[in-house]
Amino acid sequence: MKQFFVTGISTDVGKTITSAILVEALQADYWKPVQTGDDSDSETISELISNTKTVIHKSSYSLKAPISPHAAAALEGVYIDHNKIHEPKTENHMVIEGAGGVLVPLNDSDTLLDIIMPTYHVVVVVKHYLGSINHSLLTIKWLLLKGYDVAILFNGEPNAASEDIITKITGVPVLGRIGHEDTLTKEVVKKYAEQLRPALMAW
Ligand SMILES: Nc1ncnc2c1ncn2[C@@H]1O[C@H](COP(=O)(O)OP(=O)(O)OP(=O)(O)O)[C@@H](O)[C@H]1O
Ligand SMILES: C[C@H](N)[C@H](N)CCCCCC(=O)O
Ligand SMILES: [Mg+2]
Repeated sequence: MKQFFVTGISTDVGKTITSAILVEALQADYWKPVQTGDDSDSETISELISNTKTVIHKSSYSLKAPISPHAAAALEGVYIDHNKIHEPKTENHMVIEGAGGVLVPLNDSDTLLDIIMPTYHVVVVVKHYLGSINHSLLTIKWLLLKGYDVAILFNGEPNAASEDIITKITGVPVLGRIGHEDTLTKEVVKKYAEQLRPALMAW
């Protein structure tokens, strides 16, 4: 049983669609420890997967405001205690989706990084935009410095200039890529799940 932590170089880069593909590829469980905003990633996952083995676990913290968890929690008078965020038990593989990027704050001192266990396989979703090379190198180099086992998943329109330099400078393996899709459906998720399964099983 392996755990895959899906983070990204920022918010809105494709962590949820990537998580759905990993869940489908591995018939894994899914867990979003900290959810902010109404558009629930867990609901999106349930709409995009087809396998019947997956268990979608309840978030440890679900906050209304679509902003940083530390701020969303403060608005509700909640304190996010990372010591109270415990990975659910399962016999299946587990896909865990972060919130935003790795240094998004949970409170005044802890960030998402504090819930990434050393044994997790960390997938960094990289989507191209002007500024994404810097965000990618900051994210990946920080994770490597902290000793994590990291792989990149490129998402969206290809951009060779960015992708080549990010992989060259970081030396981190590329798990695969997800192209821009007009609509994200169960069938699209299944297509990428088939493509990515061998690399995930070998990791
Ligand atoms: N390859 C793709 N093709 C088309 N649309 C995409 C693709 N990847 C992501 N999107 C769309 O971009 C938006 C952001 O994607 P997603 O919700 O997966 O980001 P996220 O990183 O999970 O964000 P958050 O930090 O809120 O969890 C969504 O509307 C999603 O449908
Ligand atoms: C609301 C959004 N969809 C995510 N759930 C939270 C993103 C927090 C980003 C914080 C930041 O880096 O500025
Ligand atoms: Mg998401």
